[in-house]
Amino acid sequence: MSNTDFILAIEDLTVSFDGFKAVDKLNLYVDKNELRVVIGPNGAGKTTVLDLICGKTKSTSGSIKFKNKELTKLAEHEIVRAGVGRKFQTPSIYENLTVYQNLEVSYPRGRSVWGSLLFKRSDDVMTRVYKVAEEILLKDLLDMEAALLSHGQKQWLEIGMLLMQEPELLMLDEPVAGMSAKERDQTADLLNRICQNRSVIVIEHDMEFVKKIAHKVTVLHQGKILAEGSMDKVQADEKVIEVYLGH
Ligand SMILES: Nc1ncnc2c1ncn2[C@@H]1O[C@H](COP(=O)(O)OP(=O)(O)OP(=O)(O)O)[C@@H](O)[C@H]1O
Repeated sequence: MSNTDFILAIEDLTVSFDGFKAVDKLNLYVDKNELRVVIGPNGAGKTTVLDLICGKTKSTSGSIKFKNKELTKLAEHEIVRAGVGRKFQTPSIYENLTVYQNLEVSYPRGRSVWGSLLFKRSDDVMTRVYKVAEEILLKDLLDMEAALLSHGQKQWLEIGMLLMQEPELLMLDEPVAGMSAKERDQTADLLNRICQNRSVIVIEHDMEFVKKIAHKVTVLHQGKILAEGSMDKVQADEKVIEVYLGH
């Protein structure tokens, strides 16, 4: 397989903060429709990798190609427009708007030509809102104020707000932190569904959850890849047990 077949191809990526290499010559390849989980000890560089992909942090050297387009020189909004969505750990929903309104405001503007009939635009938006609400298990709560949702439902709503933009790559940082066991299972089902037509990268510490979702696991340590492969392979890797799983 050539590197151009991957949806995301990261090569020799390095970022140095005052001489400290948080990410060090990283190579990472993600397939279309793959759900990749990145694990590793605190400070391994996991969040920094997502920050680099979405343009929040600029690399010192190396390349990030998304559908063959170089991202390292693009601004954050251009990366979003290219089809990359990123969810941070703390939800950034509009608490005083309803679920419906939160999804509605996330519909990308400016895609259809100005002057297209208004009712058609709102029809498209409505159709998408219902579709996304169903995917994120909130279709019966569309009129509820977001502030009244449970912690887990707020996380799903934020995923939904990203799905409104139909990203081809979605990145989630610890999506099940603080969720109940039931919500974790529902989130696993939700992610298994949404990766059917997009690629997803998840950072996670909860290994039970990782087992339910990962197609492949990448273990980061000191800004480099320590191991990569199936969950079984990674869990049996002695280096991984020593620096991470054994603790
Ligand atoms: N903007 C920054 N300036 C200086 N150092 C930074 C910056 N961002 C991250 N670092 C450092 O880079 C290293 C990697 O941090 P990062 O947050 O990516 O780790 P992580 O694997 O996500 O850890 P955790 O599991 O704790 O979230 C840490 O030592 C962190 O202090």
